[in-house]
Amino acid sequence: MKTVDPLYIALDMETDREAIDFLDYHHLASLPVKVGMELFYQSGPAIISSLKERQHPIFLDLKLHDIPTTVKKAMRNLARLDVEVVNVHAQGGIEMIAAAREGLEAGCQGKERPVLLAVTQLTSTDQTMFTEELRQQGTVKESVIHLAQLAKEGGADGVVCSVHEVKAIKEACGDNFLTVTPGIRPEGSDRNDQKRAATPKEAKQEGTDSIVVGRAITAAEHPGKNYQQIVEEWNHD
Ligand SMILES: O=c1ccn([C@@H]2O[C@H](COP(=O)(O)O)[C@@H](O)[C@H]2O)c(=O)[nH]1
Repeated sequence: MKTVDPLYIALDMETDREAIDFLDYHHLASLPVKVGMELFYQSGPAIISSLKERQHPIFLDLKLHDIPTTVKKAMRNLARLDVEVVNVHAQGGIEMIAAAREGLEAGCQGKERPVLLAVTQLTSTDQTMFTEELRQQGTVKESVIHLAQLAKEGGADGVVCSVHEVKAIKEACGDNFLTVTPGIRPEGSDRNDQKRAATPKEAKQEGTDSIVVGRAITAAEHPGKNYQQIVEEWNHD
């Protein structure tokens, strides 16, 4: 059974220097981190090597979404980076998700295969945007559950979703199907562009496997202190 770390710090800096300086300056050594497009597109595999040298477990969040053949080949290359977690967009469909999994298996060359997640509906999407702008039928939640089922059928180990869909996904796909939830905001903090946000406490109550926290830590005056507070809230029963 695949597992994920309980908290990933989203290193949404635009340069590798900024990311490494941030971790060093705030004494966040060897904690699980998420590397997204903004950092990977600037630095590429070099940032992965630097973080691995520093013993950080890595979630490489590139959200692949293309035809199955392209995704398979891209995943084969990403598997060689030997990170813990990678992802695709579930909207690519079952065949694309299965191709991602095949690519990962082919690329990991005897090492443990990275966890494969599928992004359902971005946490920046709310019901109004879903219905009026994207002209989708039904509710965001129904769509998230449907995409989670497609992800499972395609061979993903879990999904990226909001805290508000976790229980329904676990019911539909089973307890072992992983849920990783961004859009985490401590009580009273700015939501920024996150629409389906939740507190660390709500994340715990809803039973998510992992939370992803960016700005509530990285843009804070005292990132180390905020990290500790979020961990305490998240661990509190
Ligand atoms: O639906 C999604 C998928 C990915 N993300 C990513 O998580 C972090 C959240 O950052 P915050 O600063 O805590 O808002 C960011 O890297 C996103 O790309 C997401 O927010 N929602």
